[in-house]
Amino acid sequence: MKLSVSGITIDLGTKPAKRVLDDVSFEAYDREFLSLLGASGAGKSTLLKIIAGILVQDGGSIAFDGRAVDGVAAHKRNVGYVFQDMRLFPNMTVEENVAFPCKMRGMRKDARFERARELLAHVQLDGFGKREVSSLSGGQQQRVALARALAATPQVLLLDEPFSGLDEHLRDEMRSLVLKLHREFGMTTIMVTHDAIEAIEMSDRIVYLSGGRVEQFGLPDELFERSATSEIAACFGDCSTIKGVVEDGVFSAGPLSLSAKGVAPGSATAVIRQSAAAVDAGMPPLFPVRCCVYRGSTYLVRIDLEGQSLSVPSPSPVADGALVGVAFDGSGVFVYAEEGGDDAGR
Ligand SMILES: Nc1ncnc2c1ncn2[C@@H]1O[C@H](COP(=O)(O)OP(=O)(O)OP(=O)(O)O)[C@@H](O)[C@H]1O
Repeated sequence: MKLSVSGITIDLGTKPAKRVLDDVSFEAYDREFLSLLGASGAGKSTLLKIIAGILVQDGGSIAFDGRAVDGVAAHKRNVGYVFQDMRLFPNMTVEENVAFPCKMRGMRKDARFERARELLAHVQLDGFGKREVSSLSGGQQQRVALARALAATPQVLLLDEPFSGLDEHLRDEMRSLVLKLHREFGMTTIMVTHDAIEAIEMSDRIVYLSGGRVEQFGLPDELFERSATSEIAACFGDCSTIKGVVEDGVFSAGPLSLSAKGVAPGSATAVIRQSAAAVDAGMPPLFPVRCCVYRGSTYLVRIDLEGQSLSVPSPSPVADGALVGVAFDGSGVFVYAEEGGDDAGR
Protein backbone atom coordinates (compact mmCIF):
# COMPACT_ATOMS: atom_id res chain seq x y z
CA MET A 1 0.00 0.00 0.00
CA LYS A 2 1.49 3.35 -1.04
CA LEU A 3 0.96 5.99 1.65
CA SER A 4 0.93 9.68 0.67
CA VAL A 5 1.10 12.45 3.24
CA SER A 6 0.48 15.79 1.52
CA GLY A 7 0.71 19.21 3.14
CA ILE A 8 -0.49 18.05 6.57
CA THR A 9 -1.01 20.98 8.92
CA ILE A 10 -2.60 21.03 12.37
CA ASP A 11 -2.94 23.49 15.23
CA LEU A 12 -3.55 22.07 18.72
CA GLY A 13 -4.42 23.58 22.08
CA THR A 14 -6.07 26.88 22.84
CA LYS A 15 -5.06 30.36 23.98
CA PRO A 16 -3.10 30.37 21.81
CA ALA A 17 -3.30 27.32 19.56
CA LYS A 18 0.08 25.95 18.58
CA ARG A 19 1.08 24.89 15.05
CA VAL A 20 2.14 21.30 15.73
CA LEU A 21 2.52 20.18 12.09
CA ASP A 22 3.25 22.56 9.28
CA ASP A 23 2.89 21.46 5.65
CA VAL A 24 4.30 17.95 6.15
CA SER A 25 4.62 15.93 2.95
CA PHE A 26 6.26 12.62 2.02
CA GLU A 27 5.40 9.28 0.46
CA ALA A 28 6.02 5.74 1.65
CA TYR A 29 6.00 3.19 -1.12
CA ASP A 30 4.28 -0.18 -0.91
CA ARG A 31 5.92 -2.40 1.77
CA GLU A 32 8.40 0.28 2.80
CA PHE A 33 9.61 0.56 6.39
CA LEU A 34 9.77 4.24 7.15
CA SER A 35 10.71 5.96 10.42
CA LEU A 36 9.51 9.31 11.70
CA LEU A 37 12.54 10.56 13.62
CA GLY A 38 12.87 13.73 15.67
CA ALA A 39 13.28 15.20 19.13
CA SER A 40 10.54 15.15 21.75
CA GLY A 41 7.72 17.49 20.73
CA ALA A 42 8.59 17.46 17.01
CA GLY A 43 5.09 16.27 16.12
CA LYS A 44 5.79 12.59 15.35
CA SER A 45 2.94 11.03 17.37
CA THR A 46 0.51 13.68 16.17
CA LEU A 47 1.32 12.78 12.56
CA LEU A 48 0.89 9.06 13.27
CA LYS A 49 -2.56 9.72 14.78
CA ILE A 50 -3.56 11.72 11.70
CA ILE A 51 -2.46 8.89 9.39
CA ALA A 52 -4.54 6.48 11.52
CA GLY A 53 -7.58 8.77 11.48
CA ILE A 54 -7.57 9.18 15.28
CA LEU A 55 -6.95 12.92 14.83
CA VAL A 56 -8.26 15.11 12.01
CA GLN A 57 -5.84 17.54 10.37
CA ASP A 58 -6.65 21.20 9.65
CA GLY A 59 -5.09 21.10 6.19
CA GLY A 60 -3.62 18.64 3.72
CA SER A 61 -4.52 15.09 2.87
CA ILE A 62 -3.66 11.43 3.59
CA ALA A 63 -4.03 8.98 0.70
CA PHE A 64 -3.68 5.18 0.51
CA ASP A 65 -2.76 3.96 -2.97
CA GLY A 66 -3.70 7.36 -4.36
CA ARG A 67 -7.17 7.46 -2.76
CA ALA A 68 -7.76 10.14 -0.10
CA VAL A 69 -8.89 8.64 3.22
CA ASP A 70 -9.49 11.94 5.03
CA GLY A 71 -13.20 11.31 5.50
CA VAL A 72 -12.71 7.64 6.44
CA ALA A 73 -13.11 6.73 10.15
CA ALA A 74 -10.10 5.22 11.94
CA HIS A 75 -11.59 1.72 12.23
CA LYS A 76 -12.29 1.63 8.49
CA ARG A 77 -8.78 2.62 7.35
CA ASN A 78 -7.32 -0.89 7.64
CA VAL A 79 -4.46 0.39 9.76
CA GLY A 80 -2.77 -1.45 12.66
CA TYR A 81 -1.59 0.76 15.51
CA VAL A 82 0.76 0.00 18.38
CA PHE A 83 0.56 2.75 21.00
CA GLN A 84 3.53 3.85 23.08
CA ASP A 85 1.69 2.75 26.25
CA MET A 86 0.25 -0.36 24.49
CA ARG A 87 -3.33 0.21 25.71
CA LEU A 88 -4.15 -3.48 26.12
CA PHE A 89 -7.57 -4.24 27.62
CA PRO A 90 -6.84 -5.29 31.23
CA ASN A 91 -10.21 -7.05 31.66
CA MET A 92 -9.59 -9.40 28.72
CA THR A 93 -7.27 -12.39 28.36
CA VAL A 94 -4.33 -12.25 25.98
CA GLU A 95 -6.23 -13.98 23.16
CA GLU A 96 -9.34 -11.86 23.70
CA ASN A 97 -7.13 -8.77 23.28
CA VAL A 98 -5.66 -10.08 20.05
CA ALA A 99 -9.04 -11.25 18.72
CA PHE A 100 -10.72 -7.93 19.50
CA PRO A 101 -10.11 -6.17 16.13
CA CYS A 102 -11.53 -9.25 14.35
CA LYS A 103 -14.62 -9.08 16.58
CA MET A 104 -15.05 -5.45 15.54
CA ARG A 105 -14.99 -6.64 11.94
CA GLY A 106 -17.73 -9.18 12.63
CA MET A 107 -15.55 -12.29 12.35
CA ARG A 108 -17.08 -15.47 13.87
CA LYS A 109 -15.90 -16.40 17.37
CA ASP A 110 -14.04 -19.61 16.48
CA ALA A 111 -12.39 -17.96 13.45
CA ARG A 112 -11.20 -14.94 15.41
CA PHE A 113 -9.73 -17.06 18.21
CA GLU A 114 -8.03 -19.24 15.62
CA ARG A 115 -6.54 -16.06 14.14
CA ALA A 116 -5.49 -14.86 17.62
CA ARG A 117 -3.67 -18.16 18.28
CA GLU A 118 -1.90 -17.93 14.90
CA LEU A 119 -0.75 -14.39 15.65
CA LEU A 120 0.39 -15.28 19.15
CA ALA A 121 2.55 -17.98 17.59
CA HIS A 122 3.98 -15.37 15.19
CA VAL A 123 5.05 -13.19 18.12
CA GLN A 124 6.42 -16.21 20.04
CA LEU A 125 3.65 -16.28 22.64
CA ASP A 126 2.34 -19.78 21.94
CA GLY A 127 0.29 -21.00 24.88
CA PHE A 128 -0.16 -17.57 26.46
CA GLY A 129 -3.70 -17.02 25.11
CA LYS A 130 -5.63 -17.77 28.30
CA ARG A 131 -3.38 -15.66 30.54
CA GLU A 132 -4.37 -12.33 32.06
CA VAL A 133 -2.54 -9.45 30.40
CA SER A 134 -1.31 -8.22 33.80
CA SER A 135 0.55 -11.52 34.36
CA LEU A 136 2.84 -10.83 31.37
CA SER A 137 6.18 -8.99 31.39
CA GLY A 138 6.56 -5.64 29.61
CA GLY A 139 8.19 -7.30 26.60
CA GLN A 140 5.44 -9.93 26.36
CA GLN A 141 2.73 -7.27 26.61
CA GLN A 142 4.47 -5.37 23.80
CA ARG A 143 4.25 -8.51 21.66
CA VAL A 144 0.55 -8.90 22.46
CA ALA A 145 0.05 -5.27 21.35
CA LEU A 146 1.87 -6.10 18.12
CA ALA A 147 -0.24 -9.24 17.54
CA ARG A 148 -3.42 -7.24 18.16
CA ALA A 149 -2.31 -4.58 15.66
CA LEU A 150 -1.82 -7.32 13.05
CA ALA A 151 -5.13 -9.09 13.76
CA ALA A 152 -7.21 -7.31 11.16
CA THR A 153 -4.54 -7.88 8.44
CA PRO A 154 -3.71 -4.20 8.07
CA GLN A 155 -2.00 -2.89 4.97
CA VAL A 156 -0.43 -0.11 6.98
CA LEU A 157 1.20 -0.71 10.39
CA LEU A 158 1.82 2.31 12.63
CA LEU A 159 4.20 1.95 15.58
CA ASP A 160 4.61 4.70 18.16
CA GLU A 161 7.93 4.24 20.00
CA PRO A 162 7.23 0.50 20.25
CA PHE A 163 10.41 -0.37 22.15
CA SER A 164 10.67 2.57 24.52
CA GLY A 165 9.73 0.69 27.72
CA LEU A 166 12.04 -2.27 27.10
CA ASP A 167 15.59 -2.95 28.21
CA GLU A 168 18.32 -3.06 25.56
CA HIS A 169 18.32 -6.86 25.14
CA LEU A 170 14.53 -7.07 24.68
CA ARG A 171 14.63 -4.06 22.41
CA ASP A 172 17.00 -5.86 20.03
CA GLU A 173 14.74 -8.92 20.02
CA MET A 174 11.64 -6.81 19.34
CA ARG A 175 13.35 -4.91 16.52
CA SER A 176 14.15 -8.19 14.77
CA LEU A 177 10.61 -9.47 15.35
CA VAL A 178 9.01 -6.30 14.00
CA LEU A 179 11.18 -6.39 10.86
CA LYS A 180 10.36 -10.08 10.34
CA LEU A 181 6.61 -9.46 10.67
CA HIS A 182 6.85 -6.36 8.46
CA ARG A 183 8.32 -8.52 5.69
CA GLU A 184 6.10 -11.58 6.24
CA PHE A 185 2.88 -9.60 6.32
CA GLY A 186 3.92 -7.34 3.41
CA MET A 187 2.79 -4.12 5.10
CA THR A 188 3.84 -0.54 4.73
CA THR A 189 5.15 0.33 8.19
CA ILE A 190 5.63 3.76 9.78
CA MET A 191 7.51 3.81 13.07
CA VAL A 192 7.89 6.80 15.38
CA THR A 193 11.20 6.92 17.21
CA HIS A 194 13.56 9.45 18.74
CA ASP A 195 16.41 6.93 18.58
CA ALA A 196 18.43 7.75 15.46
CA ILE A 197 20.45 4.52 15.56
CA GLU A 198 17.24 2.48 15.78
CA ALA A 199 15.90 4.44 12.79
CA ILE A 200 18.97 3.84 10.62
CA GLU A 201 19.15 0.16 11.59
CA MET A 202 15.52 -0.60 10.78
CA SER A 203 14.30 1.77 8.09
CA ASP A 204 14.30 1.87 4.32
CA ARG A 205 13.99 5.65 4.58
CA ILE A 206 13.68 8.22 7.35
CA VAL A 207 11.56 11.37 7.68
CA TYR A 208 13.24 13.78 10.11
CA LEU A 209 10.74 16.12 11.78
CA SER A 210 11.69 19.23 13.71
CA GLY A 211 9.25 21.80 15.04
CA GLY A 212 6.45 20.21 13.01
CA ARG A 213 8.29 20.44 9.67
CA VAL A 214 10.16 17.89 7.55
CA GLU A 215 13.84 18.82 7.76
CA GLN A 216 15.14 15.86 5.77
CA PHE A 217 13.65 12.84 4.03
CA GLY A 218 16.01 10.23 2.69
CA LEU A 219 17.92 7.00 3.00
CA PRO A 220 19.56 6.22 6.37
CA ASP A 221 23.07 6.81 4.99
CA GLU A 222 22.01 10.14 3.50
CA LEU A 223 20.83 11.37 6.89
CA PHE A 224 23.97 10.09 8.59
CA GLU A 225 26.56 11.19 6.04
CA ARG A 226 24.88 14.29 4.59
CA SER A 227 22.79 15.55 7.50
CA ALA A 228 20.82 18.61 6.36
CA THR A 229 20.99 20.45 9.71
CA SER A 230 23.15 20.51 12.83
CA GLU A 231 20.24 18.98 14.79
CA ILE A 232 20.18 15.97 12.44
CA ALA A 233 23.98 15.61 12.45
CA ALA A 234 23.92 15.65 16.27
CA CYS A 235 20.99 13.25 16.71
CA PHE A 236 23.19 10.20 16.06
CA GLY A 237 24.94 10.83 19.39
CA ASP A 238 28.62 10.75 20.46
CA CYS A 239 29.41 14.17 19.06
CA SER A 240 30.25 17.72 20.14
CA THR A 241 28.29 20.75 18.95
CA ILE A 242 30.49 23.87 18.83
CA LYS A 243 29.45 27.45 18.07
CA GLY A 244 31.91 29.54 16.07
CA VAL A 245 32.40 31.74 13.03
CA VAL A 246 33.02 31.00 9.36
CA GLU A 247 35.30 33.24 7.35
CA ASP A 248 36.80 32.47 3.93
CA GLY A 249 35.64 28.85 4.09
CA VAL A 250 37.18 28.19 7.50
CA PHE A 251 35.26 27.57 10.74
CA SER A 252 36.96 28.84 13.91
CA ALA A 253 36.20 28.57 17.62
CA GLY A 254 39.23 29.45 19.78
CA PRO A 255 42.16 27.26 18.68
CA LEU A 256 39.87 25.05 16.56
CA SER A 257 39.94 25.54 12.77
CA LEU A 258 37.96 23.34 10.40
CA SER A 259 37.36 23.41 6.68
CA ALA A 260 33.92 24.90 5.94
CA LYS A 261 34.02 25.10 2.16
CA GLY A 262 30.77 26.40 0.73
CA VAL A 263 29.40 27.63 4.07
CA ALA A 264 28.25 31.28 4.14
CA PRO A 265 30.42 33.59 6.26
CA GLY A 266 29.13 34.51 9.73
CA SER A 267 28.00 32.67 12.85
CA ALA A 268 28.04 28.91 12.42
CA THR A 269 27.69 25.59 14.23
CA ALA A 270 30.08 22.66 13.87
CA VAL A 271 29.06 19.11 14.76
CA ILE A 272 32.10 16.88 15.30
CA ARG A 273 31.48 13.16 15.74
CA GLN A 274 33.78 11.39 18.18
CA SER A 275 34.54 8.85 15.47
CA ALA A 276 36.02 11.68 13.36
CA ALA A 277 38.48 13.10 15.90
CA ALA A 278 41.42 11.66 17.83
CA VAL A 279 44.13 12.97 20.12
CA ASP A 280 47.27 12.83 17.96
CA ALA A 281 50.80 13.48 19.20
CA GLY A 282 51.84 14.39 15.64
CA MET A 283 49.52 17.44 15.56
CA PRO A 284 50.29 20.88 17.07
CA PRO A 285 49.39 20.83 20.82
CA LEU A 286 46.76 23.58 20.72
CA PHE A 287 43.96 22.18 22.88
CA PRO A 288 43.77 22.40 26.70
CA VAL A 289 42.47 19.23 28.39
CA ARG A 290 39.70 19.79 30.93
CA CYS A 291 39.53 16.14 31.97
CA CYS A 292 40.14 12.62 30.71
CA VAL A 293 37.95 9.61 31.48
CA TYR A 294 38.51 5.88 30.94
CA ARG A 295 36.03 4.32 28.47
CA GLY A 296 37.13 0.69 28.33
CA SER A 297 38.86 0.36 24.96
CA THR A 298 39.77 4.10 24.76
CA TYR A 299 39.96 7.25 26.85
CA LEU A 300 37.70 10.22 26.25
CA VAL A 301 39.34 13.62 26.53
CA ARG A 302 37.19 16.70 27.14
CA ILE A 303 38.86 19.74 25.61
CA ASP A 304 38.02 23.23 26.80
CA LEU A 305 37.30 25.45 23.78
CA GLU A 306 36.96 28.80 25.53
CA GLY A 307 33.99 27.61 27.59
CA GLN A 308 32.68 25.06 25.07
CA SER A 309 33.45 21.36 25.35
CA LEU A 310 34.92 19.20 22.60
CA SER A 311 35.05 15.42 23.32
CA VAL A 312 37.80 13.50 21.57
CA PRO A 313 38.88 9.84 21.96
CA SER A 314 42.47 9.16 22.91
CA PRO A 315 44.37 5.83 22.81
CA SER A 316 46.15 6.68 26.10
CA PRO A 317 45.44 8.76 29.21
CA VAL A 318 46.20 12.51 29.18
CA ALA A 319 46.78 14.76 32.22
CA ASP A 320 44.18 17.39 33.12
CA GLY A 321 45.43 20.82 32.00
CA ALA A 322 47.85 19.40 29.39
CA LEU A 323 47.85 20.71 25.80
CA VAL A 324 47.13 18.08 23.13
CA GLY A 325 46.99 17.92 19.33
CA VAL A 326 43.88 16.63 17.59
CA ALA A 327 43.47 15.12 14.11
CA PHE A 328 40.06 15.43 12.40
CA ASP A 329 38.57 13.21 9.72
CA GLY A 330 36.32 15.35 7.50
CA SER A 331 33.73 12.61 6.98
CA GLY A 332 32.38 13.12 10.51
CA VAL A 333 32.71 16.91 10.74
CA PHE A 334 29.77 19.08 9.67
CA VAL A 335 29.58 22.88 9.61
CA TYR A 336 26.30 24.77 9.23
CA ALA A 337 25.65 28.48 8.82
CA GLU A 338 23.66 29.66 11.84
CA GLU A 339 20.44 30.36 9.97
CA GLY A 340 18.69 27.84 7.78
CA GLY A 341 21.21 25.10 8.36
CA ASP A 342 21.21 23.91 4.77
CA ASP A 343 24.63 25.33 4.01
CA ALA A 344 26.44 22.27 5.32
CA GLY A 345 30.07 22.05 4.35
CA ARG A 346 33.04 20.03 5.46
N1 LIG B 1 -3.97 17.89 22.37
C1 LIG B 1 -2.96 18.76 22.39
N2 LIG B 1 -3.14 20.04 22.76
C2 LIG B 1 -2.12 20.91 22.75
N3 LIG B 1 -0.88 20.62 22.37
C3 LIG B 1 -0.63 19.36 21.99
C4 LIG B 1 -1.65 18.36 21.96
N4 LIG B 1 -1.11 17.20 21.52
C5 LIG B 1 0.20 17.46 21.29
N5 LIG B 1 0.48 18.75 21.56
C6 LIG B 1 1.79 19.41 21.41
O1 LIG B 1 2.24 19.15 20.11
C7 LIG B 1 3.65 18.98 20.08
C8 LIG B 1 3.98 17.68 19.37
O2 LIG B 1 3.52 16.59 20.16
P1 LIG B 1 3.79 15.09 19.72
O3 LIG B 1 3.32 14.20 20.83
O4 LIG B 1 3.23 14.86 18.37
O5 LIG B 1 5.38 15.09 19.64
P2 LIG B 1 6.38 13.88 19.49
O6 LIG B 1 7.37 14.27 18.45
O7 LIG B 1 5.65 12.61 19.27
O8 LIG B 1 7.07 13.87 20.92
P3 LIG B 1 7.48 12.64 21.88
O9 LIG B 1 8.67 12.00 21.23
O10 LIG B 1 7.83 13.32 23.17
O11 LIG B 1 6.30 11.72 22.00
C9 LIG B 1 4.12 19.04 21.53
O12 LIG B 1 4.62 20.34 21.78
C10 LIG B 1 2.86 18.79 22.31
O13 LIG B 1 2.91 19.45 23.54
